[in-house]
Amino acid sequence: MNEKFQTDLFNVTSSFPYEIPAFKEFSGLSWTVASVFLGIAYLTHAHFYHGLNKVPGPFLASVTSLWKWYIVRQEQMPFRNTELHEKYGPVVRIGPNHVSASSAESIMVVHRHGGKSGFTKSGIYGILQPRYEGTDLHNVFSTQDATYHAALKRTMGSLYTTTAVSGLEYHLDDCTHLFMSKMNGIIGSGKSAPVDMAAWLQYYAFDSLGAVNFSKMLGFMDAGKDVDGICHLDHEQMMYFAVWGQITTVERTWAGLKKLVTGARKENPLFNFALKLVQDRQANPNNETDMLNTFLDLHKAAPEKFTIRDVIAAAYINVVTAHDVVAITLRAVVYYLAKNPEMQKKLQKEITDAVEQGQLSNPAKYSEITSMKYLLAVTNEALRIHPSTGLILERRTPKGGTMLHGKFIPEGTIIGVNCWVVNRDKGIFGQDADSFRPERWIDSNPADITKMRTNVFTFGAGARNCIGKNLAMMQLTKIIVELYRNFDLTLQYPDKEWTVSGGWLTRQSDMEMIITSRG
Ligand code: HEM
Repeated sequence: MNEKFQTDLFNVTSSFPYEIPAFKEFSGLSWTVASVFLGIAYLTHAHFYHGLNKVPGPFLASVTSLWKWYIVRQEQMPFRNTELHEKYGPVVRIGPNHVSASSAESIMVVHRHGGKSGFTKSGIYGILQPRYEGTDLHNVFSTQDATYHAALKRTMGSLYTTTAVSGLEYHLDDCTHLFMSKMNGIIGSGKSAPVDMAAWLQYYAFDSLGAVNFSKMLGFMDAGKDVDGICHLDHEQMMYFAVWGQITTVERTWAGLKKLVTGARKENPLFNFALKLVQDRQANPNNETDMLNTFLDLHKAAPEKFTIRDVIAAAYINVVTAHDVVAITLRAVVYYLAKNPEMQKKLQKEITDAVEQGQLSNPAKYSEITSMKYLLAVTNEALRIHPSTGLILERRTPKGGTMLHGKFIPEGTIIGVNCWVVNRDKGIFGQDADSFRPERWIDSNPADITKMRTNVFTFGAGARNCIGKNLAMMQLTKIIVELYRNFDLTLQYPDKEWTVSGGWLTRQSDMEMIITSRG
């Protein structure tokens, strides 16, 4: 090393940062010119020379992740993402290294066969990973490690089959019973009353997940309110996940700095909530039939294969991934049936006919309702038109990259399909894909129905699809039958549109309703 330079270098600490000799000559103007030059060089490289330069999309998105950070912060991503695909086609660049893909081919390449070809979940999922006893608590939902995920799914998969979840059905009957009596309580001695249905469906979803997982309703319906502000805290956490997940490097740096300065670790209220339920059970074991006991049984049978950390993680993820999405789907059902009263009547007729023919117990058994065509069509259509996630389900392209719609997507690109966009694809769901029309699931020709079933993306697809789908379908359809057997539901302000939040979750609000007893 040159002696003069060496001396200058060692002198740096005493005069840092303003008097580094090599930089002393730089005037303010020179710094400005250098910065502008570097800025232009970066923008040119990001937009024109990056491996994604052939993928169309907004200019700003191609040069900075702040574009999508801003859109998600405005809770507008599902809608903006749809417009972008209408403008640019099935593959759109939504970040310097991010691609939104939307088509049957995209589902197949990235998600259905993606696991086998080496696509893995991206870093965004790490934000939802809580810390437990000093380390990240990996779990089936958020892990980016395909081998660990496959092993977990082999161990846990049998707990989520239709047969396995049918053993939990009686918990749902208890919850439905409580929900109905609360609705009757709200109606009181009259025939009808206004009800905050958006909130009540969330209480039902939360309590029913508490019941199937922990044999314990969590007190939401009982109190008729958000117990300990959990729903609110969870909403904040999911928005944090959605917004800061758009700039994961900044999030990681910020969380790291915060920990360094304050010593505080990332708080996760829903995790603390689930952890306490698991610890209570460990302290007071019981023989209830619920998911937690089946997780504990798995642990007892093979403690190394399914550790106590896996038990805690599974219980946490069952609540965190599920309560909101169930509530969102139920809200979609009641909103669209209120907007389309003739469809509500059609569903009620199917229920009444089944009752008259002695085919429906009270409360209805799941085995009795799986053949109710219109009920299933309404549920599938609500799941299609209002999927509960509004961002792309992010995956990282494998070594060697991939071809999609004739475009090369380099390795390491973050790519995924957004349920909200693909579920409205006219090529898959027909020209009226933007309308709520349950009949499409019954009267379309069989080939089209198969195409719709294969590509409706609400539960994801492939190795990382929703493990809780069977439980979710039982939860949804059982309460829908009882709701419409007992009540008519109308919108208090029929001309008013609801508000949909477009973050990771597509939560709805502003849906004041009138509930009327049919008795
Ligand atoms: C309407 C109801 C539901 C919807 C729409 C839904 C949707 C989804 C979606 C889209 C994914 C994939 C996420 C991704 O790729 O990032 C997923 C995964 C998952 N869901 Fe659900 N879900 C529902 C209900 C449930 C229920 C009731 C449970 C369990 C109690 C559950 C547990 C899980 C788990 C554990 C995963 C991760 C699976 C894996 O990666 O192997 N979900 N869900």
